[in-house]
Parts: sequence; C-alpha cells; structure tokens
Amino acid sequence: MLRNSVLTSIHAATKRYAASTVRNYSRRALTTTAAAFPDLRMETMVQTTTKHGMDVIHDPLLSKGTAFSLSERERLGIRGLVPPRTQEMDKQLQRIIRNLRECRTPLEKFVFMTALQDRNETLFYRLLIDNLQELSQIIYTPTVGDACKRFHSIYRRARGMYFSSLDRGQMAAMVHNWPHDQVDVIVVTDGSRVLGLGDLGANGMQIPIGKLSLYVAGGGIRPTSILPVVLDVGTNNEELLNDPLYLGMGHRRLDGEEYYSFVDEWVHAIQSRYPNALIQFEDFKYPHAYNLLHKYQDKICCFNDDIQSTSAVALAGVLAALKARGKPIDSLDEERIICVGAGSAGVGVCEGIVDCMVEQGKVKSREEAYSRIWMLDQHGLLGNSNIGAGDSGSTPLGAGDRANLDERQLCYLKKDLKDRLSLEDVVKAVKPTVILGLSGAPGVFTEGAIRAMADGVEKPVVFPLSNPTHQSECTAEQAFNWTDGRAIFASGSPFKDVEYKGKICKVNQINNAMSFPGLGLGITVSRASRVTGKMFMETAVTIANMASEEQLKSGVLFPGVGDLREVSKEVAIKVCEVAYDQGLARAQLRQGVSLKGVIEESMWDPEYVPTIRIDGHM
Ligand SMILES: NC(=O)C1=CN([C@@H]2O[C@H](COP(=O)(O)OP(=O)(O)OC[C@H]3O[C@@H](n4cnc5c(N)ncnc54)[C@H](O)[C@@H]3O)[C@@H](O)[C@H]2O)C=CC1
Ligand SMILES: CC(=O)C(=O)O
Ligand SMILES: [Mg+2]
Repeated sequence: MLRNSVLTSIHAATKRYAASTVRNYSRRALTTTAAAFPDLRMETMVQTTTKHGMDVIHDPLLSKGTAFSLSERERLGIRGLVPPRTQEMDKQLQRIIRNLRECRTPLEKFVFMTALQDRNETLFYRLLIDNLQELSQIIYTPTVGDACKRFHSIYRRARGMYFSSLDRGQMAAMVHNWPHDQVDVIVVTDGSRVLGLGDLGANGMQIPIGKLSLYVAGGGIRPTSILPVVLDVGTNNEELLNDPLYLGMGHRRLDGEEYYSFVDEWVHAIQSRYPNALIQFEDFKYPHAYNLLHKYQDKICCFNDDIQSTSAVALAGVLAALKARGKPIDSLDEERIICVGAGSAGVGVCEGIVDCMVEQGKVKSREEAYSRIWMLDQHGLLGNSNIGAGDSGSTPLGAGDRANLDERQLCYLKKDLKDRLSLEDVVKAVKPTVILGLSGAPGVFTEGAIRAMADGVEKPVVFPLSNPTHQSECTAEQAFNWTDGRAIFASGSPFKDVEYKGKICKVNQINNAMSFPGLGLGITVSRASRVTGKMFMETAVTIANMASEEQLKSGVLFPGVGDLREVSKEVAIKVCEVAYDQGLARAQLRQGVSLKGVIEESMWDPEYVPTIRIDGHM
C-alpha cells in the first residue's frame, strides 16, 4: 500500500499554499514550505496585506492583538492604537483563559469564544487546540445546540454565507462575494434537522461554523480556506416564524422540485468558483439527506456527514467493542444489533455495519447481514403488520403510516416480528448484544429495555448517540446503573465517567467529529476528486484499532476529542491511500517524502506569522 510510498514533488496543495502570500501561515508550516521552495522563503516568512491602521487590527485573520512588534506597528500604521507593551501569544492566552473561566454558563462561554474568533482567529485556534477536549463542548456539541436555538438572539457579526429563496437566479454571482479565492472545505446545511433539535431554519448556521472550526483545529485545514453555508429554504418551525427577531426567511420550507432545484442552483454556483472544494452536507432531514447524497456523490467531491461520517465512527465503536470483549474484529456477524432511529444517521450507520459484515465475508449475502439488525422508528419496530395485535404482547405505539418507509428502511423489516413492537419487547425477543440510539428522542432507552438487554449479555454495548446531551437516548449513569456497571458505553455528546459501586466506568464519545476533519485533510492533501465508501470503511477500521489493549480493558474504545489532531492524521493517511488506490487523487506522487510527512507538514498550526507588512512596502 501507500503507507511507505513517497512523494515525487511537494504535492500541489502544499505548493498552492506556498505560492499565496496573503494567507496566515503557521511558523512551522512556513519553515517546511520555505525549505521546499527556497525562492519563496522570504515571501512566506511574511504576510502581506493591502490593509492599514485599524483595518489590520479589526481583521481577525491578520490581527495579533497586542503581539504586533514595534516595527510592525510603525509599518502598519497602528502605533498608538494598541497598548504599548508587546505581549506574545502565551501572555494573551493567560488573559483569555482567565476571562473564559469567569463566564458562568456554557452559552456565555460560547459567546466569548465567538467574540474571540471574530477578532483574532490565530489566538482562537491556539486556545481551541490546546484545550480541545474542554472547548469542543462549547463550540460544538452540546453547547452549539443551545447557540443554534438562540442564534437570532445572540447574533453579533457576519460569518459564512446565506443563500435564500430571495437569491434564485443570483447564486452564481453571489459566490464571488466570498472574500477568499481558495476554499478547500464547505459545510452546508438547510437547518432542517439540527442535531436532535429539529427544524431551526437559518439558525442552523452555527453548525457549519462549529464543524469547520473542528476542521481547522482537528484537521489542520487553514481558516482562510473554509466556508460555512446555510441554504435558507424557509422553516416550518412556528416559533421562529413568529419571532420578529428571527433572521431567516419568514416562509415555510420549500419542498419537492422547488427544493431540489434550489439546491442544484447552489451546487452549480459554488462549483463554478470552487470546483475542487470538498462539500459536506450537514443536518439535512431524511429523505432529503439521502436524495442529495445520491444525486451528487458521483458528480462532485461531496459527502453527507450524518450518514457517512457517523457510520464510520459508530462502526469503529462497535468494532472496538468487539475487541474490548476479547472477540476478533471480523466477528461482526455474530452480533445482534438494535438501532433505534431510522433516519439519515440510523440508516447510514446500519448500512456501514452491513457493508462491513459483507466485507468480512462471514455472511453469505447482504440479506443475511440485514437479518442481524433490528430497526425501530418513532412507531416501534419495523416489523410485519400482518401479525395480529396480542401475538407478542406488545404495546400499541400510536398511528403511523408504514407506507412511508422507503427501500433503504424496508431492508431491515422483520417478517417474524409484529410491526411497531416496543423497544423492550424487541429486546426480549431478540436478546441484542448492541443497541444504538440515533433517534433524537431523549430517554427512549428505557430502564426495562436496558435491564432486559443486560440479562442476556455479559458486556452490553450501549451507544445512545443522539445530540446534544439532553436528547441522548439515556444517560451514562443510567446505562451503568441498569447494567450493573457492565456496559460498554458511548454517547454522541460527552458525559462524565461514572463511578458505580467503587468502579470507574468509562464513557466514550462517538461523534462524527472523530472522522470528518481527517477526511477533509486527506481529501485536501491528495486533492481527491470524489469521496468514497471505502474511505469511510478504512476510517472506521483505523479508529477501531487505535486503543491499546489496556485501554480496551478499562472500557476506552478509542481516543477522545482531545486527541483529534492525532486521530485526524491517521484518518487522513488512510483517506489518501484510498484516494491513490482508487485513482481519485490529483496530487502527484514522488520519491523522498512520506505521505505521513506531507500530511503533517500541510496541517495548519496557529502561530503568528513573524512579519506582516503592507503590499509593496518593505
Ligand atoms: N453522534 C453522532 O455523531 C451523530 C448523532 N446524530 C444524532 O442522531 C439523531 C438523528 O439524526 P438523523 O437520523 O439525521 O435524523 P432524522 O430526522 O433523519 O431521523 C430520526 C429518526 O428517529 C426516529 N425517531 C424519532 N422519535 C423516535 C422515538 N421516540 N423512538 C424511536 N425512533 C424515533 C424517526 O422516526 C427517524 O427515523 C439526532 O439526534 C442527531 O443528533 C446524527 C449524526 C451524527
Ligand atoms: C454530530 C452530528 O452531526 C449531529 O448530531 O447531527
Ligand atoms: Mg449532523
């Protein structure tokens, strides 16, 4: 494979960065780039700008706050505009951390972090990277959920781009309003299913912003080359529609042909300016999420995060759990898996599990793999409506129209069990070894269901993966209490470890954030033209193999968000290898530099550029 292969030239992506002088480089990246291109050394050790005076201080991509040297202050016309003492980043961090700790609520911390990002991105990312475990909970789940709900109340300053129903016919021109010529990663949402919080319309903007902050902090993508986007096709959220402060379009959601042609106009517009950018579709409601993925995945470089990245990390969790139970990683077919939630994430995760069972070669057919998975939606089990009530003692779960199930969901329909069986009844009938929650419905993992599960298996795998924390299918404490501390546990949003009868029970976080930053890095470095299923499968296996024997024994399945940069490097290597193997990579290979070396070199690391000067001045 390509792990030991070498590059024939510094790949095109690195060269592209090197040639640009208006980017904000890390000192480390500058040094490596300058070493590869000696003629660029002078150019890349400095950052040039056409800005002057207050405009420099107020540009978050240029600003160093108090860290401008005296000569820079002279050159940039900012002498006297900042306090006299030059204070480097370490002192700035001390002040920032002290102020951050004084915020009383997570939302206050969120507003504080946003304000920092808006005035000094280098410092923002340094702080975030150095405190990733703690601060990812602020800029990402769970706090980002609260921030989305209140986006229209806490809104301060523009970030990202909005394309609304007012903009039909104008999008191709609008894309040129974005100030950066180089964009590598775009995260786009229509705000129709924001985490487990439902339709939040244009308020969903915080999700692309938060995800892209993780691309930068966790995947080393440059802050100048990311673009958060909201497609404002309206909202069906009555509360927002009636709120005079709501910032999105005040009409109900477009649907059908109107909706798909709107998205299509945007895709064409964005492609016309950024043909090589990776597009991440995020938090689109089912079935739009799948329909858009199928429409575009073979045409442009794109993927759906909720379907595909979630699938990679959830599969990684299940495979690591097999290892933690002392079973071989290729014994997935021996598991009995219940998935609560039949939407984008539930179906996506189960498809990944089925793909993996098929690849492991222990099942004779895809159908056999489907038979190992029992899927429930809000009405209960996807089962056989011809089996009469009372046959299995189930509780009726309310009216719902099974005719709405599509062919992706129907694969999981069980002919031998009554339709709409409750979770507890399914557990009793099936004796599952793994239970996954991707429903956005808090508390649906009931005590009865989890206790019944724990009766049948020594180490029940309990993964309530819905976000944010209060939408989780059960809490960590409940899972450990109801399984007598035996559960292998992971949640979508973080919970603290639990002490149960004197034993520390480990909580893992299974969140697609462990996957997408590394994917973005791998795609950017290899300049892959497409994102493929194989990339996600390899990502899953890579992450599943990251924990040591000792960690697995203690209940740790893989590294946490705090180690995201390390995880991203490994994922990026795999993604690059697949891109080259599948003939999708456009960056050239050559002798001399390992893939790992190139990936490490191309990761942006926030440090102030040594010298900023005005374009044309020495
Ligand atoms: N941990 C992670 O990385 C990720 C977690 N998620 C979470 O998964 C959840 C679902 O996301 P999507 O599938 O995209 O949403 P979706 O709207 O496409 O699907 C939700 C599904 O849950 C089902 N459901 C709703 N209430 C239910 C109930 N009471 N019992 C059983 N099923 C119920 C619905 O029928 C639907 O099938 C969200 O809360 C989201 O935060 C999604 C992506 C990644
Ligand atoms: C994590 C994520 O993408 C979600 O909850 O939708
Ligand atoms: Mg999502």
